[in-house]
Amino acid sequence: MHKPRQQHEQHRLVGQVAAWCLPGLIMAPEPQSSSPRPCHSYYTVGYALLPSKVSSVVQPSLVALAAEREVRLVAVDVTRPLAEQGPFDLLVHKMYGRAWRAQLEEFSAVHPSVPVVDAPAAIDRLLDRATMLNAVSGLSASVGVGVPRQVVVNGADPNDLPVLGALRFPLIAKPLAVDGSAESHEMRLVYRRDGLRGLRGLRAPLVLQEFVNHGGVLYKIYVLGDRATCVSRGSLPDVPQNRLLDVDTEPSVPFANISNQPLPDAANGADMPPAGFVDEVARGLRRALGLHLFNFDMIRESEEHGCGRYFIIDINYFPGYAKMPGYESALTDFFLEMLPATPVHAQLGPGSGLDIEARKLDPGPGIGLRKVESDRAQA
Ligand SMILES: Nc1ncnc2c1ncn2[C@@H]1O[C@H](COP(=O)(O)OP(=O)(O)OP(=O)(O)O)[C@@H](O)[C@H]1O
Ligand SMILES: O=P(O)(O)O[C@H]1[C@H](OP(=O)(O)O)[C@@H](OP(=O)(O)O)[C@@H](O)[C@@H](O)[C@@H]1OP(=O)(O)O
Repeated sequence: MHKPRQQHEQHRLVGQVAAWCLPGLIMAPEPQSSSPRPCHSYYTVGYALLPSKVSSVVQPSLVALAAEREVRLVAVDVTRPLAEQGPFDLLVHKMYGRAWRAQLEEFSAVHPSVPVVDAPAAIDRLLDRATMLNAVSGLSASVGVGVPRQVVVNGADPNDLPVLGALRFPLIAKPLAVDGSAESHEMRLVYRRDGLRGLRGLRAPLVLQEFVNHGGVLYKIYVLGDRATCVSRGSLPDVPQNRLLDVDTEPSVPFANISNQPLPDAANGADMPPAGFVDEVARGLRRALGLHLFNFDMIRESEEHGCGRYFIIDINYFPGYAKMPGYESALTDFFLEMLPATPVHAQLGPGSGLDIEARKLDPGPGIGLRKVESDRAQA
């Protein structure tokens, strides 16, 4: 129902951004630079994002800062063939579905020198809660971080009980698939076995994951290439042992989208994880996943219930970077690091910036999707 309006808004944004470089058109939003640079020195970063992500991340402050540093951000029109748009010096994306993947493959075949961040196959691993945490297992021995025990179940009824194996209550039931839908964030905290009956309302298949008491504090680490920024957030409170035995209380309770809660007052003095540790985990995950743009949620087991181990419970592709302090300069730095030495249109000579046909002749070195995939394989 809302789609036509959203598409209209997206097209309007394309128009606004592109307008900066066209003489005689109103320039909006106004870049903050005191010395406007000539149009030909701009790099173009194409972004393919859902409208909600565009409005949260592609804010005027980001657009203006990037423009000051000669990077213009242009929305990809996903309803039109990608190969007919541009020219782009770099593409970033968070879109779901096969049609989009096919578009990217076709684009990279024609423009192998344009980096695409990130490779779809690498992103796919984060769209399944069973595979998303596999990368952590490779880290745990050296870095000292683990994942809670979990199993995948196809339905949630008492017949599934054998698959629970050695899992200990409380458990969190999470939909296996992460596809950007509201349902993929609907969860249930299950205190005891009879609570499993209440899971039929969730979208199967599910992951049943051990709940780890962690003092109600969650660390969200935003990764942008080689940079990692850790922030703390409120989380689910600890579950006391007597709650698990109290048959007069609900056997399970639903919750959703709680990872953006402010920190509870009691947790305000909570220690942040050491910066060196955060960097090491982020670097290890970035290599293991072959991704540049993601965040991960980490908790620290409460000492009264365990021995203070760190656990990673969730990894998200292209998160809401605007919630990270200083995201505008971090994102712009990242774009500049990923961009090739010369803008594509400058490689083709003056006046060729909008000439799509000419650009198809661009013989640049192969660092598109294949480069990102091969970085991943080497990592
Ligand atoms: N194993 C766990 N132990 C303790 N708390 C957990 C565990 N798993 C999840 N939580 C709590 O539930 C919240 C939501 O879980 P999770 O991050 O897996 O869901 P999500 O919908 O993918 O979140 P996001 O909105 O960050 O994408 C977490 O932020 C945390 O507060
Ligand atoms: O909504 P925001 O922009 O804040 O970003 C959230 C993002 O939503 P969107 O990509 O659909 O917009 C979520 O993605 P899906 O799992 O639903 O695909 C997931 O990555 C959250 O962890 C992000 O919140 P953050 O972790 O940064 O707090």
